[in-house]
Amino acid sequence: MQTPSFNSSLSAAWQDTGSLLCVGLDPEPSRFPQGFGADPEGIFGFCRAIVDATAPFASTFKPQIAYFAAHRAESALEALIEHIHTAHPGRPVILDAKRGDIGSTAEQYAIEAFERYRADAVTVSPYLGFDSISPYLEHAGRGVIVLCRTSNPGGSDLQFLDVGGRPLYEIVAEKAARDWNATGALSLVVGATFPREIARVRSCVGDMPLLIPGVGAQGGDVVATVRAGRTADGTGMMINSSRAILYADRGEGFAEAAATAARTTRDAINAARAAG
Ligand SMILES: O=c1ccn([C@@H]2O[C@H](COP(=O)(O)O)[C@@H](O)[C@H]2O)c(=O)[nH]1
Repeated sequence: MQTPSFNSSLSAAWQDTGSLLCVGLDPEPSRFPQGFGADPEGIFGFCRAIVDATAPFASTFKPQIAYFAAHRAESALEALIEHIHTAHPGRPVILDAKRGDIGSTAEQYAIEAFERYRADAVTVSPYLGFDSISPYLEHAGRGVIVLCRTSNPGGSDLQFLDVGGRPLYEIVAEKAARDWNATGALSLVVGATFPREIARVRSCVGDMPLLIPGVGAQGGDVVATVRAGRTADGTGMMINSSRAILYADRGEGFAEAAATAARTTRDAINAARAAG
């Protein structure tokens, strides 16, 4: 049997959950409620509680590897992704690792993301060009999400550089869509903090999925994001929120508060989709 593509798993998740929300998993032990330590068990326990509480409202999950590695908690990341696959099948997991290196090293990063962690997709930098991305594409059924127009203000330092009259991020979008995407496994990262750029990227790349971080803690506008990034069928976006959901409350009711924040975000996204 043929392995389903990342895009088809993602479309199925959008349909089955009725949600474009991606819940970001950025565990910071100093912000945990009482009872969860900074060790791998505490980090896993906190993230599992968040995943189980928010799963009814999310189509995807995005753990950020730095928050696990910083605390020597890679084992918690492995266990968490395993838990998502087992307890919430059909919810693709995006490993946010923003890798970028020469081909031989990229091969190892791809094994790390897809075989060690069993992620469905991984984020990568375009800076080293296509031979730094192609090793990930050897892994059938997995997605590769290329940084294009990031959500942080400093992203403009390079991404807005003029290349023959066009900003560099648009060249990245065009290369990803036209030259690098023979396998159909690529998506792009575009920040919710820059809706005008989301619209420009969408017009370059057709229906390619966009990972859109920046709503919630970074203040991105949900309505402007959806208007700029939706495809004709009202999907096409993995809209990520991490801290605003994870740390909605520090008390005993943290998981219920996270669920409420996830539901509210999903509903705001869906209201914007319905408004057209
Ligand atoms: O352009 C980018 C690319 C990745 N991120 C990541 O997304 C989350 C955002 O967290 P919030 O708490 O919702 O702000 C985080 O893991 C970033 O590393 C991004 O913000 N912008």
